Amino acid sequence: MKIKALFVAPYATMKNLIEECKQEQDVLDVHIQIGNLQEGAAVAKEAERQGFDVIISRGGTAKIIEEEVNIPVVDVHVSGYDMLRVLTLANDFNGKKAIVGFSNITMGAQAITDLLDISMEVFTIEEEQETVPLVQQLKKEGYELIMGDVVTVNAASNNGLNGILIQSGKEAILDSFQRAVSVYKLVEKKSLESTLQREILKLAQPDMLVFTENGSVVYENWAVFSKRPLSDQQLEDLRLQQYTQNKTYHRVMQNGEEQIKITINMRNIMEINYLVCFLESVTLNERSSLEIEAITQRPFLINQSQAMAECISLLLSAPSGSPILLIGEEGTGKRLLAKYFHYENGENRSLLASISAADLIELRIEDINESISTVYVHSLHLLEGQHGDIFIQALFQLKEQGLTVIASCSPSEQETLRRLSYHENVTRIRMPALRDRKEDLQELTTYFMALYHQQLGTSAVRIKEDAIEELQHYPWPGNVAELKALIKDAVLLEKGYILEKKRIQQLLNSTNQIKQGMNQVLKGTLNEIEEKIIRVVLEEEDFNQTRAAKRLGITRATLWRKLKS
Ligand SMILES: Nc1ncnc2c1ncn2[C@@H]1O[C@H](COP(=O)(O)OP(=O)(O)OP(=O)(O)O)[C@@H](O)[C@H]1O
Repeated sequence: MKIKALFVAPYATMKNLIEECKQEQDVLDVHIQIGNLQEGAAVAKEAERQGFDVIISRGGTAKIIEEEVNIPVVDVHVSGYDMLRVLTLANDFNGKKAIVGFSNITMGAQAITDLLDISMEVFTIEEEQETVPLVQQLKKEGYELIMGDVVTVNAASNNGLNGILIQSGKEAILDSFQRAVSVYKLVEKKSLESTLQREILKLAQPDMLVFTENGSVVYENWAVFSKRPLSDQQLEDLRLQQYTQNKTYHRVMQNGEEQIKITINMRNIMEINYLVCFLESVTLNERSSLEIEAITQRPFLINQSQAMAECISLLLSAPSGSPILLIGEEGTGKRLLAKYFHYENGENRSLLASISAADLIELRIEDINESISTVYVHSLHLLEGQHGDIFIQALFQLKEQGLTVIASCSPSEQETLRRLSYHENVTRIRMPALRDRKEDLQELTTYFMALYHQQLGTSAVRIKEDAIEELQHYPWPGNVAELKALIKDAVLLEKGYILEKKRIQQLLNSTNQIKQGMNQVLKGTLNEIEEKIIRVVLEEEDFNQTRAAKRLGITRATLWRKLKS
């Protein structure tokens, strides 16, 4: 099939020559229309609508067309032959003569007049509007003959001067045909490539989104997701993070109940930075407690006390080849320390996965994909005794995969912990209880007050000295987690700016009452206590077994078994 080309001739006499050249080739199906500047552009736009492949035109007209259409435009060059022809014509004319035009005409003209020692001035214009004033000026200076493009020649004749149009010869037109063919082939190749890429994308069905650094979405494709699963705010949060080219970043965002993993690459294309994001739902096996998160900022960890500072320095110098075991009472900050380590370990581009020990032994290794670099294992106390060996094996298997493995447990834990405690390839770090590092208490308290002031808009911003003393005297069996919860309750109740001793006493008293209530719950055999706890959690979770199992750190099957027995 021939390439459909429209030749927009800026002057009528060009038509015959184009017709002649047309016969000398058989690749292009050339149509011809006459039209100068805007008129030519209108003709070209219509041709684009009709499905023409390429436009050929000359000088200013070609330039305007190029701005108006989205198909290739070829400019007919003014050749040396064209110049020689017009200069030969003008040579016998005795009056003052000048060549006026854009640089595409005047550059060659100057070279020829210099070489052949022809006395003729050459004037270059940059804008079409400069033509008329220049021609009028030249008239005043006594010029009689002006050579140039259609616009120049029209301006000359309107001002009573002679004008000679620099016409394109056969060789220039044939050359433009050749260029039209090559430019069309190139464009065809490129468009084939992009069609292919689009088709491959359709086949691969990625859920993806591309947006520029300033936030405008330039491409999105949804296959598994029915529509964009991120809110404008989430997109903005993604945009505001720091990215470096050629590095892959993993982030996690929440879409209702669903967790979405986002893999981000920054690409610089034609000086613009694009963020290419692939999205994946990570609602894994419903029963698994695996949760993933990105730690993009260093977690705030208070470590005034020597005991806590030692813990951190031990952790940061832990040999990289072995799993880490954080031993500490509940709420001492084991999970927070794991996040801190993940971040400090330079892994802020990848994800941290948390999983209960019971689920770890059932985990398929594919669920730990390349975006995860740290695995935090908790709830060792819920691991059934006979699974101890498999658990330790699973822990080392993760380590062999090159992951950072951090397990956490309380000092009172049984068999598995005992075995891990003596394992020679495990780095053990003992987290101090809050009652053993009271130096941190004041700072923790003010930090939590500031946190809730910011998060919940609570008004208390200072705590009285004697109120702090009250806190110092309490033994904190629930450690930092308990302190955090107490401060939250206190600032929610307090309408003034200061937390007084009275408020703290009131809350500590009610904590003691709850404990007495708990003692009631704890009466009976182990099975009876377990049953009471399961009932309470089930009620709190509206009898949703999946959520209850997750909270209890057991599988749904185990929960079901326990309810039946
Ligand atoms: N040193 C600390 N500085 C600031 N916040 C802390 C610190 N330690 C703990 N916290 C906060 O206290 C809460 C409890 O900490 P975390 O969940 O890390 O404890 P944990 O030992 O993992 O608890 P559990 O054993 O019950 O799972 C969290 O909200 C955590 O951010």
